Amino acid sequence: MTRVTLLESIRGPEDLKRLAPEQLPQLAGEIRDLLVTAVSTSKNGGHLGPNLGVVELTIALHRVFDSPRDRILFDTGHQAYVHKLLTGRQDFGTLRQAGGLSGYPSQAESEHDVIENSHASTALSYADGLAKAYQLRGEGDRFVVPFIGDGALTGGMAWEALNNIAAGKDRKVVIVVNDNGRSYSPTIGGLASHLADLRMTRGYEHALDLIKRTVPRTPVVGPMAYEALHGIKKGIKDILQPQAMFEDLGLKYLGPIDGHDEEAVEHALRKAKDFGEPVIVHCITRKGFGYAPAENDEEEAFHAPGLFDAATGRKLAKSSRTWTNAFSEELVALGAERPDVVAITAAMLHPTGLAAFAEAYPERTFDVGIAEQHAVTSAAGLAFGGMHPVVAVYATFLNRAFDQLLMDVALHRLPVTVVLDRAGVTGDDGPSHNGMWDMSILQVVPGLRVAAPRDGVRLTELLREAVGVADGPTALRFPKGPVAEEVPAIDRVGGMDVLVRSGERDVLIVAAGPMAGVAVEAARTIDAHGIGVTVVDPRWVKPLDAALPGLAAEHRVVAVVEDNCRVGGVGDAVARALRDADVDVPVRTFGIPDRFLDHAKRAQLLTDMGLTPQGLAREITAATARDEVLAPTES
Ligand SMILES: Cc1ncc(C[n+]2csc(CCOP(=O)(O)OP(=O)(O)O)c2C)c(N)n1
Ligand SMILES: CC(=O)[C@@H](O)[C@H](O)COP(=O)(O)O
Ligand SMILES: [Mg+2]
Repeated sequence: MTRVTLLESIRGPEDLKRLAPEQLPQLAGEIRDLLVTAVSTSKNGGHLGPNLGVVELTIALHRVFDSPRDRILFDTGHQAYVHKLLTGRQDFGTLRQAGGLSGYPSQAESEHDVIENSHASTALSYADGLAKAYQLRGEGDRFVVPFIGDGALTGGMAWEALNNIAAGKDRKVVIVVNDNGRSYSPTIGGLASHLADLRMTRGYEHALDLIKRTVPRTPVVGPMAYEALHGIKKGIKDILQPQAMFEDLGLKYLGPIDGHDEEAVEHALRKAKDFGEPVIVHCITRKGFGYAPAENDEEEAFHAPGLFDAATGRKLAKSSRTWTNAFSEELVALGAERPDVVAITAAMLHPTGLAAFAEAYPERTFDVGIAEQHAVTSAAGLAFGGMHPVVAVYATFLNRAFDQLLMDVALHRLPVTVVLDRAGVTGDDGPSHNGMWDMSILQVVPGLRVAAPRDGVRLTELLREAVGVADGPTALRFPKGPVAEEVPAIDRVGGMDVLVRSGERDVLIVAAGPMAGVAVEAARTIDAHGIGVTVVDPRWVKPLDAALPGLAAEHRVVAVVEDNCRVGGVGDAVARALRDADVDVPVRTFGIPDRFLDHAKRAQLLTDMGLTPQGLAREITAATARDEVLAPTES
């Protein structure tokens, strides 16, 4: 009869509440073992460091509050694995697999989950709104508990929300700050150093405890000695008392609390509940706590380690050169030639490939925290000052800085280059991480030029061209994963590379970025069916090349293939260009449907959407054979 572990005995928070305090360390150990095993063996990645760091915190949260009546809101949500384990979801063997557990909160999985968006710095705004709703609905006794990391606190939205939460004195908001001093790398900026000061006052808490233990409650010593000792206590309080930034905001502040001392956290959370008004509980944790390889990983504390050997912590190196590697190398080379080139990251120096540039040019590299809006407008400031900033972000996070790109950069025709990594389908991280909207939203930015390299060679070329543009902004986008093998051109028409030209001019395939390789392969099958096909890579998808309408006019139908939302993307831009040129050739777009994509592998999602050589060939061949214009694929 196999022994049921403590964790297995927990089907929900009620079971957790029944555990005796002395059982909690064992539970924490079982949770950590499961996390290390699950993530180390997950072929779909996963977040280990963040979750190892919040084991005691999450246990205390679910013992003090009554989820789902009280709402626990995870900011970013990558640190919600322990929450899932304690709310009836322990099958972590399916983590981030299609149809399996999401790597983020998911309302479809549990009534205990709320925020599904993996974009940071949102939880406090949700909390402000939710608390107002509870108050209006006469449910003001429900607690709203946003759980936010120190990194997410560097995002501007968090401060907009704090400003509002502080105004709602009679709303039950308990803000849990999980301060591990890191985003991926150590958190930067004034706030980070303030939090570090508060962390330092942990000594203050211990000093106070020491005094409490030594200074008797009743003055059994003479009044003079008693006053003297309390004078010392007051002195320490004044010297070490945390500079009350949060209290100046009008928020009560509790902390800093040792976030790995479950009893202390429970005590603080219960105290916070008693306040009955907005309060911050500042917990100090260590990212990766309890697993030495993660604790000692200076770079990222095993934030998203990928596959690794659990016994040794040795990460299994990524086999192939990625798009990010190609970008990183070329930017360093550019940095040597162009002293005006500077790089900006929003707390993702390594993931966006800027670490090498930072190593070579530390004074020309800026980590602004998880603050994409600030990143783009500070880039505008740098450009006003004569520099050429390269802002490297994941494509999905650029959504947050759209107005800054439109009004702070493009309106002033500033030479800023935005490099969008993880553009297109990313897959494992779920719906809010796919970079599937950039080639749609960027269409409406006047004067912005957008490049989509099809392989590493074109990435190098196009990055140089983009950084060479001095009279306006540029954007360059590429996907997650191994960089595409070179797809050679056989000709050039205008600024477009012709990749295939076979038979009659039946179908013109305009393939954006890595879809060019897909189209070249599909063309072989299409050609084999006796259908004439031309494949072009526009290289710059905005503005489209002036020669495109003329080339299209030579064909019966145009098929546009893009790893972007079909709505408002390159396909729509091509159709508009043909209409404007009075070229009456139908355009069919093959791209991502207008819906959110559940988590699954990138390759699987592309297959499901027909964005593979087989899928594309099948659609085009079938439609053309029926002598119909091509029907769009809706899946
Ligand atoms: C708007 C946005 N930018 C970047 C990211 C990428 N990202 C995911 S987690 C993370 C670090 C979060 O740090 P913190 O809030 O301190 O949480 P921790 O991982 O330390 O628990 C970042 C930058 C994101 N999710 N959202
Ligand atoms: C939670 C978050 O936003 C990041 O940690 C993201 O999961 C990283 O994605 P990659 O693994 O593609 O770098
Ligand atoms: Mg952190």
